Amino acid sequence: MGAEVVIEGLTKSFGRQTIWRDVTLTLPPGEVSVMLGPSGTGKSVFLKSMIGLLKPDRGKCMINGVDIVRCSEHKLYETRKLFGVLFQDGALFGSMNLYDNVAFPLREHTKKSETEIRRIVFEKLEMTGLAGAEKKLPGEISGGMRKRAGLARALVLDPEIILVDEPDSGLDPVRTTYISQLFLDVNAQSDATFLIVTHNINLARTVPDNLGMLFRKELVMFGPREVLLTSEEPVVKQFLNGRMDGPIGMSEEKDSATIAAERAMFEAGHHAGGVEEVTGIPEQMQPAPGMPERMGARRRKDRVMKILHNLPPEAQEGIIDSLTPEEQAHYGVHPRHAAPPRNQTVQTGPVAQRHRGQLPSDQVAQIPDGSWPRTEGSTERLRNPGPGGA
Ligand SMILES: Nc1ncnc2c1ncn2[C@@H]1O[C@H](COP(=O)(O)OP(=O)(O)OP(=O)(O)O)[C@@H](O)[C@H]1O
Repeated sequence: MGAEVVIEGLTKSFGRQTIWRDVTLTLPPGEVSVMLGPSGTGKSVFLKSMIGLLKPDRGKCMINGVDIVRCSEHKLYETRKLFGVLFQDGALFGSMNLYDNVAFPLREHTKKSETEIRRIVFEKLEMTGLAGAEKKLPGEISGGMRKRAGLARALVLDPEIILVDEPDSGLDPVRTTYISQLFLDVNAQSDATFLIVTHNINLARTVPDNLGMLFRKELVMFGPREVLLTSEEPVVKQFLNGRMDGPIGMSEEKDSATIAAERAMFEAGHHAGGVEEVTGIPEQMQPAPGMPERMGARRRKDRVMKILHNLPPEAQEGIIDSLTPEEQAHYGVHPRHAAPPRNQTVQTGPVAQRHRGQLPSDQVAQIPDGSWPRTEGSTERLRNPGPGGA
C-alpha cells in the first residue's frame, strides 16, 4: 500500500515573496489526489517541497514517520526512494535510449543484475504501452510517449508515492485522457499514493478521489472530489468553468475594483469566455477492464463515509449517489430523492462549513472491522500490505 503523506502548516517563501502559507492536508494512502491552481500559484514548488528539493520555511511534511522538512540528509535520501516523480517533459536524458533512461534509477540506486534490470525495464515499458520502443531516443518520439517513458522510469523502484507535474502540458485532450487512464491503471496495479498537479479541468473532474486548490497563497480547500466539484466558492467555480468572470485575473488575482468593472461588462453582454456553466459531479474514470480493483478507491469509501456528516450537503448527496444500492444499504444511507426506508436514519448532517485542508488523521484510511464485504484477494492485500506497505 502507498504511504500516507501528512502536511501541516507548510509555508514557502523565496526571499520576501511568499508562495503559499499554512498548507495543511493529508494524502490518504493509495488514493489519487489532484492539486489545482492558476498558473504561478506554486504547484510545482509544492511538489518540489514534498520531495525535499526545496526547503519550506515552516511546517511539517510527514512520510512514514519522517518529517522531510527537518530530517537529516541521510533520512531525506532514504525517504526520497519512496517517490516516483513524473516531471512535465519526462526529464529524460536526451542521449540515452528509452531502455537506458528507464534502467537509470535501477543502476544508480540498486545492486540488481543486468538480467533483473532487463526484466523490470521491459515490465514497466509494457505497462506504459512502450513495448518495442526501447531503442528510440527521446528526440525521436512524441511528447505523449516521452511522458509515458518518464512514467515508466518513475515506476522502476516501485514507489509508494507518485508525484506528477502537469501531465497534460503539451498534450491534446485525447492523449491527456489516455495518460489519465494510465495513472488509474498504475494506481490499481501498485496501490501507490498519487498527487497530480494540473490546471486541466477534465482531468480534475474525472480522475481523482480528492481535489484541492491553491489560490492567493493559500490552500482554498482540499478533500473528497465531491466537495470541490459542488463548491460555491467564486474562485473554484470560475476555475472549473475557465471564465474571466471572477477573482482570478490575467496575472493570478484581481482587486475588487477590477472585479466590479468586469462584472458590469459581463452583465452588459460581453462574453466571459469558457463554455456554458459546467456543474455537478461527473462519473469518475475507472481502471481499464482486466485491471485489478483500486484498493485506494475501496478504502476511500469507508473513509469518506466516516466523515460524511462533516461535508457540505451537496457533496454528501454526490457521494451517496455514487454508491451502488448494495453499498448504500451497507452504509445505511440512501439518495436524498428516494424515501428513507422505514426505521432508518438518514446520515446527512446539517454541516455546511467551509471544508478546509485536513482530513482528520484518525479518519484517514482506517478500515472498520466487518466493513463492506471484500473479494478474497482484496481482503488479503489489505491485511497484508507486504514489504514496504505503510
Ligand atoms: N527556485 C526559485 N527561486 C525563486 N522563485 C521561484 C523558484 N521556483 C519558483 N519560483 C517562483 O514561485 C512561483 C510559483 O511557481 P510554480 O512554478 O510553482 O507555479 P505553478 O503553479 O506550478 O505555475 P504553472 O501552472 O504556470 O506551472 C513563481 O512566481 C515562480 O517564479
